Amino acid sequence: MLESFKKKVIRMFKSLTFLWKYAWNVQKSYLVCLILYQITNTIPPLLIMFFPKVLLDELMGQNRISYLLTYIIIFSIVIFLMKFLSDFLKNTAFYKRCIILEKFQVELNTKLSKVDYACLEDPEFLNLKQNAEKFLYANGQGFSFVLDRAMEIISKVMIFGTVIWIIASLNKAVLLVFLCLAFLNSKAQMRFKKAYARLEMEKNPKERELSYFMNVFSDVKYGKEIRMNQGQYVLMDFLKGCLHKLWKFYKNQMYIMDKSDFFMHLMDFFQRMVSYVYMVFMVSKGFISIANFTLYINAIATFTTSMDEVIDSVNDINQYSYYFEAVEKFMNLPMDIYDGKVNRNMPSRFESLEFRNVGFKYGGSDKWALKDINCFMKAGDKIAVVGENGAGKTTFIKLICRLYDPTEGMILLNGVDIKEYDYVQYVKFISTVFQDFQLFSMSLKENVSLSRKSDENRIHGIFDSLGISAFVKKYKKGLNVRVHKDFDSDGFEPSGGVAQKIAISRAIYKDTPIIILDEPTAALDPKSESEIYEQFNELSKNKLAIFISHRMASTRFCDNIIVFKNGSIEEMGSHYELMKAHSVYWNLFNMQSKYYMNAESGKL
Ligand SMILES: Nc1ncnc2c1ncn2[C@@H]1O[C@H](COP(=O)(O)OP(=O)(O)OP(=O)(O)O)[C@@H](O)[C@H]1O
Repeated sequence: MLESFKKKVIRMFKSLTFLWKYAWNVQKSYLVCLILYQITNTIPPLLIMFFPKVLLDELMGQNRISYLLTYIIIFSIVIFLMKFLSDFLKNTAFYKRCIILEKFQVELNTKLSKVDYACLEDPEFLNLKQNAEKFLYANGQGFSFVLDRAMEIISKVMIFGTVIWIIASLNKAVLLVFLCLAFLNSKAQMRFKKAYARLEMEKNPKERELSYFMNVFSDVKYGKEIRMNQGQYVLMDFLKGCLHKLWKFYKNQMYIMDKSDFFMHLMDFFQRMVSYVYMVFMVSKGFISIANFTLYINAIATFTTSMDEVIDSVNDINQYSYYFEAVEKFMNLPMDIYDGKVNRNMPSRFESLEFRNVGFKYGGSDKWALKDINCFMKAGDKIAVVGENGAGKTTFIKLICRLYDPTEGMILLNGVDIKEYDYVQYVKFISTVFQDFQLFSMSLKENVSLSRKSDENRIHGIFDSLGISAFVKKYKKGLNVRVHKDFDSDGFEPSGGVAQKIAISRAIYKDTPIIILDEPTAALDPKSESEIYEQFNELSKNKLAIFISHRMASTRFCDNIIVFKNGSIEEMGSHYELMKAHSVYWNLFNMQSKYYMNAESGKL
């Protein structure tokens, strides 16, 4: 038990020191405001506690009107100033803490953008992220709430100390009873808070699921499917299921709160009974004056509230230290790929890319998505990657892009394992158009350059060559028009084909020695498709260009074709060689051309 208490204290201490240091580094004035706020907040309750005794002493003693008036004026002015100042400081601290929050948000998201891509597919990671975010947002204030609470403890302890001193001067036995009750209460409250926090953690996966199903109905991406297939019913069932499960969590949390409140009020009840019976006895026997009676009664009332507040603050800090653990774990997650050990500088010129005995399994899967992959590609090569669905083509590309590292074997660039290069420098060598490419709700030029600074002339040139300049000219803002309508009702909503050409422009703009196109022409009409391949042939001179395509005709632009089957390379060679081999490629090619020929001869 002592061990777990020690652990708890260490965790709380670690979480607090982290926050203090963080806040101090980002916004010192926030902490100054917080300290001054607590001072101005501590003085009024102490004055209010003592003031009736001062007045009663004067009234029952010398009863000097001028003294009484002076006391009242000074008391009122001090209370007014303290309260105003404390509110002012509280508001100032609020906007100053937003700056700390912003910095923290940026850091969390930066981490998210750099963790291994595989993490984004791992539910455990996503739950951890959700817990870490609780540190930011829970209670509407997030971690700054803990700082406030920590400061509050100082103020409450000052008030509490004064109250203990007053009660001790009345009767030490009464104080002892009070302290025992308070101890019992604090132990119970700690248990309740722990149970509450555990439920909070457990409900995270359901909250994540709920936010997914809530989003499905408003996301235009799903709108068509839902409407055409009347998918709202099944989705609504999921939504209701999540809501119901969460409702159960909330109910259980409130049940814990009820128990906690009951216990707290019960302790309060005993304390009140003891104090009133004792005080009435003391006054009726003439052992204490009326003035001291008011002081003691005020002190006893303050004892309960300040004790409760101290317990509350300690428990809140304790609860947040669990979230802090999630933040710490999240922030310290290794970024294996991003931060990998760099042993080599990137070469100034790209020469070759080689797969040597490469095998790959996705996280959580026993199945080899790729196995025994061996191939050599050099600058200037045009490679087509073909194969049936699920054969491993996209996985092959993802490994080149280092979205994942091979499970076995290695990939070499200019003869050096790509893991030895700095990841950021390495990806500067590659431009890609993925099957599921994405355009962002930013301006058109930012979508192409993916940077705040764009070379507009180059973008215009690329758009001209891809034949999409006319679409841009329709907009007054030109390249500054915002893509999609999420934030601008005049935004540019490109058709599938134009969107694909914008994604291709992004790859051309990046101008790298390796270009990878995964189903780049799926949304293009036959004329555009043919034009794109011809232009690419021109644009990718001296570069390594890798195309994945299900349209076998596109392979005619390539000098080498890699045929995948069940995660392995089944065949490799030129179109002529593979057709001569009469195997997988020949089969795929013939199957497709048969449809065209039959259609032409009217037999389809
Ligand atoms: N993120 C993932 N997690 C687990 N398994 C995956 C993942 N992505 C793909 N796979 C599996 O890996 C295998 C190869 O998939 P891949 O997407 O590389 O095939 P493909 O040849 O590109 O298919 P398609 O032509 O349909 O795009 C498949 O069995 C697929 O189910």
